[in-house]
Amino acid sequence: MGFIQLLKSQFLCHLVICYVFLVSGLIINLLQVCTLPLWPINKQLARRINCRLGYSIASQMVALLEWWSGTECTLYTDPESYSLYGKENAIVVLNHNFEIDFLCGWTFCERFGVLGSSKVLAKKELAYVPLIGWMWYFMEIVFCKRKWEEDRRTVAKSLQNLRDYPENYWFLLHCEGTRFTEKKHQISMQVAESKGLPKLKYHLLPRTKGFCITVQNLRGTVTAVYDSTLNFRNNETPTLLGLLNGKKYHADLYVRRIPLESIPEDENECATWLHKLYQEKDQFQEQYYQTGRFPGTVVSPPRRPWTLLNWLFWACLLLYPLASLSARVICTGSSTTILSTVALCVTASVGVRWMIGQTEIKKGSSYGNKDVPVNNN
Ligand SMILES: CCCCC/C=C\C/C=C\CCCCCCCC(=O)SCCNC(=O)CCNC(=O)[C@H](O)C(C)(C)COP(=O)(O)OP(=O)(O)OC[C@H]1O[C@@H](n2cnc3c(N)ncnc32)[C@H](O)[C@@H]1OP(=O)(O)O
Ligand SMILES: CCCCCCCCCCCCCCCCCC(=O)OC[C@@H](O)COP(=O)(O)O
Repeated sequence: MGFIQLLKSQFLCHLVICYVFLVSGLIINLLQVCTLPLWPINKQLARRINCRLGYSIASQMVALLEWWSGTECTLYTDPESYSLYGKENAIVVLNHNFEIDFLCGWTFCERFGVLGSSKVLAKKELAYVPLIGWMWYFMEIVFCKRKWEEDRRTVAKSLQNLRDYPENYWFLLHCEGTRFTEKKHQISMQVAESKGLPKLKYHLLPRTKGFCITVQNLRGTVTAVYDSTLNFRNNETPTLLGLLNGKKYHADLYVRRIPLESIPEDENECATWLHKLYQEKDQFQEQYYQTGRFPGTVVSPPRRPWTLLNWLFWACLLLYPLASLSARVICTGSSTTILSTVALCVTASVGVRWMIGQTEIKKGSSYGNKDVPVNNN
């Protein structure tokens, strides 16, 4: 292990990165709250400000992937579509197999200039994750309870709000609804069988309602679906803790641009269309496992300096007060002060560990894990 790699694995470095993330995140959340009075006066300005503020939090995590771990992100696509990325509103359909797939998504958003405005149909539980969940509230992220009786109304309403969004955005949909595990795969393939659908090898059966309602509500403002398939080289199983330890991964993403007009308006036809899309995605994954590459041309967009500059800005602002506070605590020699400081650090570390836990598949939800009564008629 080289010196730099050894340095990256040190707890003190992690403490510094997490401190900057936590304190800057809280400051940004506070600034977001301060924009509340602006919403009724100038909604579009409030949205633009929140895009910038959101960028300042999300880009720190992207910096962790791009600059700290040096993870490489390769894009396979056709050059004609490439010129449109970042210049139009799009719905992104992405497989959900990896703990950091959200972060790879963010990285591509960053490279095409839509990180601050990126959207997702996310499970409601994520709205309560400190900093990120709070930030998402102001970025008008669409939350669902994965209970269609409730979601059909609330999701449609949130989607309608996005129709006059002032910046180009990518709306991410993990149609599988949960992350891939062997058990969830087995169960979802029972459902596929009961519906007479072909089995998928690398994906769970997609849930079609969220996709259809999104297409229905965003038609006219979104121009394309980006069918995206992500995988990692050499069977890597990337984790957020791995990134924090400076581990470098190699992500490959295949993106196909599909004009929205080609997606059927009828709900049943739209659902059938999505099932067909997932059968094709499964074939792309098969090709990746056989050949180590996706179809299409490699046209990797380079990483940009902004994520690093944003992190350095916050580090410069926040590390000096931390250093002088630590010096004062040590100089006072008061055991109460030292013990309270240690207790604060431990609480913050536990908090961050809990947040990281939200990304771990082994701590994932039981959604899609329960045996479904199969109707064989
Ligand atoms: C280009 C690079 C990428 C760019 C990235 C861009 C932006 C980045 C932005 C942000 C990054 C941060 C990312 C954070 C990620 C967080 C993601 C999540 O939280 S995923 C979880 C939440 N999202 C979803 O669930 C979306 C998909 N789900 C749906 O669409 C659902 O339909 C629903 C709307 C949520 C409603 O769910 P519900 O369960 O109530 O209804 P369903 O219709 O799904 O269920 C009934 C239906 O399903 C059949 N069924 C039953 N069991 C199964 C099973 N195990 N598998 C499949 N299907 C099953 C059942 O028979 C019913 O079928 P039918 O309708 O035919 O009767
Ligand atoms: C600079 C960086 C500092 C890093 C240290 C702090 C890290 C804190 C990170 C908090 C990240 C919280 C964002 C969570 C996004 C997780 C997205 C995700 O993958 O959710 C899972 C759901 O889709 C499905 O859930 P399951 O049904 O599979 O269960």
